[in-house]
Amino acid sequence: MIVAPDASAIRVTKLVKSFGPDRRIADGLDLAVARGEAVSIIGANGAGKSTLLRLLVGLVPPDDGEVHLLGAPVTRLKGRALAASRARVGFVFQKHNLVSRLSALSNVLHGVQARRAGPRTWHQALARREDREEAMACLDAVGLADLARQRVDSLSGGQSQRVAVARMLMQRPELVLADEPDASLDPRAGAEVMGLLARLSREKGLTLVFVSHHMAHAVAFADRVVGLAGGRVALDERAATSDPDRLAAFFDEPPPAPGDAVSASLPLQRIGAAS
Ligand SMILES: Nc1ncnc2c1ncn2[C@@H]1O[C@H](COP(=O)(O)OP(=O)(O)OP(=O)(O)O)[C@@H](O)[C@H]1O
Repeated sequence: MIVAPDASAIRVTKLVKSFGPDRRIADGLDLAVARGEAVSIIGANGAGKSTLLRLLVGLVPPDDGEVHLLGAPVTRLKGRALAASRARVGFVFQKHNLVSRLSALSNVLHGVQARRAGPRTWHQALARREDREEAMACLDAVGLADLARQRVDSLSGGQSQRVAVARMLMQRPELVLADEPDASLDPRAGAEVMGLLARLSREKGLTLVFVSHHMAHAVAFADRVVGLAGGRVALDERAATSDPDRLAAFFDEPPPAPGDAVSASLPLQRIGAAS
């Protein structure tokens, strides 16, 4: 998929990353994500999905290649410039990383730190009124306004993950990276959280890139499904024409050799590795 530079939220070019000689995670990986697009990333365990998310925001340096994030050349940024670029990105992880003894509201107020540093600005009693109101609106957006003052250690897993989504919204990100936000939840709560993330991202015009092992989620909550194998994008298809059962077969497919052409005989629409 070719995306004009000004239209891309993410542009990864010939990315290379190894953890030691036997562990090549990215091997000339190219990927472009348009602004406002929702993309699911699938792949076998250890394929490098989480590492790709970390490479995107400069938490892991590549060995070679380039990453542009919202127009900024992440791989060439350092210090404050890198932090400023990262501040435009909201994260949701499998583990919600909330402060358990604090209320849902205080946890959401933490999100303001991504764009405005200051001592204890996040504490609900000390926070600015407009921040408290915004945090309440974020909690309302995830359906938890009624539980704002409840300690998060008294909430269910699904409710806690929704607080984490509200905290991410409080950052006012332009791009959302979610690493298996549905993994530690029961099927219903997992689907609810994914649905919420997808709906809110769409409503707010955010770009969403999420990793999931649930093929039904990868299809239902994305515009596009991208599969990683062999350190490259080995599958790239519209979610509307994807099928979860067919996608599951992707994990059993051997990684494509560089230069592989699209083959009609394959059960999945693989894309050529050397493009
Ligand atoms: N900092 C690191 N140092 C060394 N090896 C690492 C590091 N981070 C990740 N790896 C290795 O890189 C490989 C890819 O890991 P990664 O977590 O990105 O895969 P994944 O596709 O997200 O896997 P899963 O689906 O199991 O979460 C794994 O073999 C992992 O052990």
